[in-house]
Amino acid sequence: MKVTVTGTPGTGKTSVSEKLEGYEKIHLTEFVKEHGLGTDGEVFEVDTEAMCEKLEEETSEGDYLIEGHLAHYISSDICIVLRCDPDELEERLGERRYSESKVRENVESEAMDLILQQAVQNQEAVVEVDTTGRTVEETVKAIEEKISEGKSSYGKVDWTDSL
Ligand SMILES: Nc1ncnc2c1ncn2[C@@H]1O[C@H](COP(=O)(O)OP(=O)(O)O)[C@@H](O)[C@H]1O
Repeated sequence: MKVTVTGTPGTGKTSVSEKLEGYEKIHLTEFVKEHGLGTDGEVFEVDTEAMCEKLEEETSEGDYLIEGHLAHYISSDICIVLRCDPDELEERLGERRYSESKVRENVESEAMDLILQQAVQNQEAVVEVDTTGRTVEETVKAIEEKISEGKSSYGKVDWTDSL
């Protein structure tokens, strides 16, 4: 079983993945750096094709959870897309050492469902989980329920009012 957990930065991928049990975990940024699959410049650029190939190789057997904002490009049995209301996301990202423009870019991308759209194009089963106003534990529980249902569910979240 291969589960991917994706979402805009700050939606909670790392926090919830730490608490999901029963999987070998792969943190994509670490994986990419470890295997030299990215280039450092003004922005860190990932060779997505090479990343997917390497991961297919390394996760062909066993139960894996792959977490990162590019995780939806890796074929999986189920892809979890974490969502967060743009206002709450802005607060979460405000606590990081991000520039104002980086915060704005991520908040807008969340409001436009960008990652959800990419996930739907690349994955068979996509599940959207709203983290807004929930604790990490509540989110983990919601994800576990969705994984056991094993079918796609998305489209309820609508942040277009904040655009
Ligand atoms: N329901 C929730 N699910 C996940 N994270 C949450 C939730 N509510 C608040 N948070 C907080 O939001 C932040 C998300 O950070 P992180 O897990 O690093 O996100 P990402 O890996 O998506 O960039 C953490 O500080 C986490 O405690």
